[in-house]
Amino acid sequence: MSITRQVAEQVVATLNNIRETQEYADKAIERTLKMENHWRKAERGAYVNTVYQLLSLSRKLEFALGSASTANVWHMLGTMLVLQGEMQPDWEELQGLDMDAVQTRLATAPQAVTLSYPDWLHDIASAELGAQWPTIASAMNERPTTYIRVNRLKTTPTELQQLLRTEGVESWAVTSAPDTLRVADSSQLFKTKAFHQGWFEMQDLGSQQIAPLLDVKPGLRVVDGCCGAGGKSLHLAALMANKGYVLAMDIHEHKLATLKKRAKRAGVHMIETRQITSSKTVKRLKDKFDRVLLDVPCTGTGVFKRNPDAKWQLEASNLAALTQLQGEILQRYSQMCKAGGYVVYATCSILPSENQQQIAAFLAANSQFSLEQELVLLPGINTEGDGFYAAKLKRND
Ligand SMILES: C[S@@+](CC[C@H](N)C(=O)[O-])C[C@H]1O[C@@H](n2cnc3c(N)ncnc32)[C@H](O)[C@@H]1O
Repeated sequence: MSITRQVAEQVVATLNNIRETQEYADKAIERTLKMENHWRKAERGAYVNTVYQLLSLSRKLEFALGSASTANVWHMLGTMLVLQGEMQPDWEELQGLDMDAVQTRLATAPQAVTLSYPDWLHDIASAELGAQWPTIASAMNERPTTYIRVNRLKTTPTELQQLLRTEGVESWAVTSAPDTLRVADSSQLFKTKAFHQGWFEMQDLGSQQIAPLLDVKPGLRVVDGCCGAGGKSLHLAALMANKGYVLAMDIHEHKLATLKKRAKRAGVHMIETRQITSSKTVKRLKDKFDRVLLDVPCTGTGVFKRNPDAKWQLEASNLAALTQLQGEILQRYSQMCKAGGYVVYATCSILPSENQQQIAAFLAANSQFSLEQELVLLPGINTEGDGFYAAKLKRND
């Protein structure tokens, strides 16, 4: 049995709580882990994975159980375990669970149900991604791998691995990415000395492939136009050996405050933060930068492994509003690029309407830019990490 009866009780309690209060899953999980601080690593891992998997597969499991028992989270859990190839646990709460009926119902389920996605998203993703969609959708129902980025300003992968090992955290090199380590258990990472010394940042494998596309060098002037809490600004600073200038901008002040703390820990002192308060903030910076990174707000359809509850919160109207905003940001913020410089547009979406189609529309309206390189990372197709897209554009005039 992959989970003990005691862990199963907490899984069911957490799911019921999330359903009743609409609380974010990570908050509810954090609270239980604090309460059950006597749990061993294996129990903690099993609890977290099972909650996220249940959330991700909830549509399929509810359909499988039929309308009479959709509220029965014990039955959802039992069904999921059996569908994953385990023996049905002998818990009394599973009495009445009829796996033959489950299999019969699933045999007639539409594809959106067996893949466990909302209809609207399944329809759009099928239309945009064709035959690749079911593979991507299934891969995004799996649990994510944890990756960290080695902060080259402070250490090397080998030195970091050694320090992490002394603190009980095992890590492995990733052949295709020299600054990346894979970590089996992320629960202790933020408590380590290595973290507090700023030797690494938690960052997905795909996300770590965006900053290198900007082809930065020490001394350049770079702007990160939608910096958030600065995952990619910090990476750019490391690639620039802390020399030059990175202006990190976002509309949210609290994200900039987090970035400042992270920069201090990472030993980065060439990032200036600036809140975007009106269109003038960007207009004033016309033609001022060698490199412009636009990691635009998006549906996050590439990171469902990490946020499985997000797929139930997202709505078709969000996609429409986001594609509109992405087009505007690309058009206006790319003006900050000097002639001869590069703009990198990036999303953590798998949908071409937020990616290739945005770039095609931009290039059609801006003949001074040309497409130099594209990165398309699709879970289950060509990456073990999250889904990302990036386009590197050159300003030629
Ligand atoms: C994908 S996230 C950025 C993640 C970040 N680059 C990182 O690597 O951690 C997109 C960011 O765009 C910001 N944003 C939303 N609307 C914006 C706008 N009009 N101008 C600039 N940033 C915006 C959001 O606050 C969010 O932090």
